[in-house]
Parts: sequence; structure tokens; C-alpha cells
Amino acid sequence: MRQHRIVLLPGDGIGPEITAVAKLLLDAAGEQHGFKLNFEQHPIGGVAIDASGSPLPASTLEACQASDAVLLAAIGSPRFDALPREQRPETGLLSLRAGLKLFANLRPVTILPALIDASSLKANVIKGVDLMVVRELTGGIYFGQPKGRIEADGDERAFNTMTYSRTEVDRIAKVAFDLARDRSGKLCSIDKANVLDVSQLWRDRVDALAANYGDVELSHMYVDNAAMQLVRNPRQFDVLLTGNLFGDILSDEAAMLTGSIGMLPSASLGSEGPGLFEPVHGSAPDIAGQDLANPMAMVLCAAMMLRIGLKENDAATALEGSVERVLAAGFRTGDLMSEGCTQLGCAGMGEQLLQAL
Ligand SMILES: NC(=O)c1ccc[n+]([C@@H]2O[C@H](COP(=O)([O-])OP(=O)(O)OC[C@H]3O[C@@H](n4cnc5c(N)ncnc54)[C@H](O)[C@@H]3O)[C@@H](O)[C@H]2O)c1
Ligand SMILES: CC(C)[C@H](C(=O)O)[C@@H](O)C(=O)O
Ligand SMILES: [Mg+2]
Repeated sequence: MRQHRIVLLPGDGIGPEITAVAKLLLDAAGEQHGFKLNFEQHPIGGVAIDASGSPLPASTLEACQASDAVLLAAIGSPRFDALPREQRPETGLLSLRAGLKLFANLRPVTILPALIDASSLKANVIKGVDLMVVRELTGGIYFGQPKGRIEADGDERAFNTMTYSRTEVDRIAKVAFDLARDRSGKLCSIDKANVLDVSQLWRDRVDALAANYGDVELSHMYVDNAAMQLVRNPRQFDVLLTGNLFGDILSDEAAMLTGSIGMLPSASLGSEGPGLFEPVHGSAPDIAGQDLANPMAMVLCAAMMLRIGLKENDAATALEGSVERVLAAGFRTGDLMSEGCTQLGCAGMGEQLLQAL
């Protein structure tokens, strides 16, 4: 039987609740499709700070490095907001992405027919939307130096640096061009080249690479316009290429096209080694521990892990199918609830997903 080593990182807030659902489905999918997943669970984020003082213990990173794929739920809690930045839960996640060299974050945004009325946008605006945000994940203003907070001239000042090298832009742009080639052949690169030097380099490199992709229709858009176009006419987009910060913001915005941030999965990939599969949403402290979380983004992450990380395509399709069938049958978590549907908690949704597998 095929065997795969999976590191599970439930993390904080709703993380453990949605991880339990994903594990249930992954075990069942393995049984149905002839493979076994060997799970190891490790702490990251707030739970790791509580246990060991570090948001990314060395043992967690080492286990991830030795795995075939990593499935992370979410990290973060207001309890840690006053800690120095290097000790905060978010730093654990950033260090994991950097430690595994996961420079490419793929965030697919698809509208499931059953959820056409769940979005805050009109059905005729979102119908048929199928786009992919390709977000650079280990550079830009998240990691740029210098950064810090200083006292100067009787005032306090804080600063971060938005920086990209040619090499960093080229490798993420190549991922986006290749994806566009496999999809509809359309790529829109997002920047702020009218103001920022770092964006002008970004645009110059994307233009230079376009010479190798004569079959891809490339356009550029300023990020402020992109934020507007995403809600005005999202169907104009196929692959969106963004830097780290712009992609973070635009993907949360794009999540609302699907009806809820609780529906959006992502895959964080490097050029080799295990991928990290992580929902776009956070630890949702406002609903944590109340059996209210939508586990479907996490289940769709598990599907991405099966397809991209483990090449278990049939099982991936089965998981996605189960999400579609449960929604078509009218089951909803609170974030997606609309008239005439049946509301379920996180665990109840897990049971329905399992039955529909
Ligand atoms: N990848 C990650 O682990 C990740 C991502 C984003 C934010 N965070 C962290 O999470 C914490 C909370 O951040 P936030 O409130 O800005 O963002 P969030 O995504 O956690 O929550 C935003 C809103 O969406 C809702 N929501 C999110 N996921 C949901 C789900 N699966 N089902 C139902 N509702 C859901 C929440 O209840 C909340 O109202 C912070 O500490 C932040 O740093 C972590
Ligand atoms: C929690 C935070 C570090 C993270 C990010 O900004 O990348 C999150 O918002 C995300 O979108 O994955
Ligand atoms: Mg985010």
C-alpha cells in the first residue's frame, strides 16, 4: 500500500476543530483509494509558545522538513499581541514558510454553484468566477531589511522595507506564467509601479519573462485598481500574480466572492521538498471552541495536498466532490447560512462531508 508521511499543525483558535474534520476525511479517502497517511502532530503558533516559549520549535520545523507534506490549520491569538514580534505566533508561520523555502503561494478562488447566493456580491457578478492568486511568499515587505522601531529626534519611528530581487521576481513570475499557460492563457500582474521602485523592477522582470511565453496574454494592473476590479468584474481575471503583501490583502477580498473566507484553501510551494497546505483564513478567535467554524477551506487544503503534494488525484477529487455534494444538499455552517438551508456546526459538517465522500 502507498504510504505518505504527513505533519499536522492544528495551531490555535479554530485550528484543532477544523483539523479533526480534515483528518477524518483524509483517513477515509486513504482507505477508499488504497493509501495510508501516517500522521504526526506538532505545535506551532500560540500553543507552541505556551508549551516551549517558541512559536516554531526546532522539532516542528525538522518534522516538517522530513515529511511528504504539511497540513496547517491556523495560528494566532490576541493573547500574544503584546509579545515582541519574534515571539509572536505569526512569526512562527513566517519562519516555517521561510524554513521550507515556500516562495509560491497558490490561492484558487472558485465559485461553487450551490454558493452563488452566499456572496455579498450579486450572483450575476460572481457567476463563473475561477481565478488563481499566485502570491510571492518569502520576500517583499514581510521579510525586507532594515526594519524596526526607533526613538529619533524626540519622536518614535517604525519602518519596514519592501524589497525584491530580480531572482525573486523571476521565480514567482515563472510559476504564474506556467499556471496561466495551463489554464486560460491570461495573466495579470499586480503592482504599484506608478509609485514604488520595487514595483517597477517587478513589472520590468515580468515583461522580460513574457518573451518566453508568447502564448500567454499578459497585462499589468495597479493594486488599488485591482482591488476595485475584483468586486466590479472578477470574471476578467484568470491568474493574478502578486507580491507578498498585495496578495495577502487581495486574497481575503477575493474570498468574499466565494461566500466566505471559510471556503478558501491555499498551497505554499518551493522548488523542492514538502509543500505546506494552509487555509487563507486565520484562527478566528471570535468563534473558536464553539463548534461554529467552517471546516471546508481546511478540507479543500487537504484536497490540494493530496493532488499537488502526494499525487493522489482520485482522492483529491473525492474530497472536493464531497464538499460540493454537501453544499448542494443544503447544509451550511453559520458563515454561509441562507434561508432554506440547514445549519450545522463544525463537527456536524464533518460528519456530512464523511457521509458524502
Ligand atoms: N494562516 C494563518 O494561520 C492566519 C491567517 C490569517 C490570520 N491569522 C491570525 O488569526 C488571528 C485572527 O485574525 P483575523 O480575525 O484578522 O482573521 P480570521 O481569518 O481569523 O477571521 C476573520 C473573520 O472571519 C471569520 N472566519 C475565519 N475563518 C473562518 C471559518 N473557517 N469559518 C467561519 N468563519 C471564519 C472569523 O470568525 C472572523 O470573523 C490573528 O492572530 C491573525 O494573525 C492567521
Ligand atoms: C498570519 C499572517 C502571517 C498570514 C500572512 O500575512 O501571510 C495570513 O494573513 C495569511 O494570509 O496567510
Ligand atoms: Mg492573510
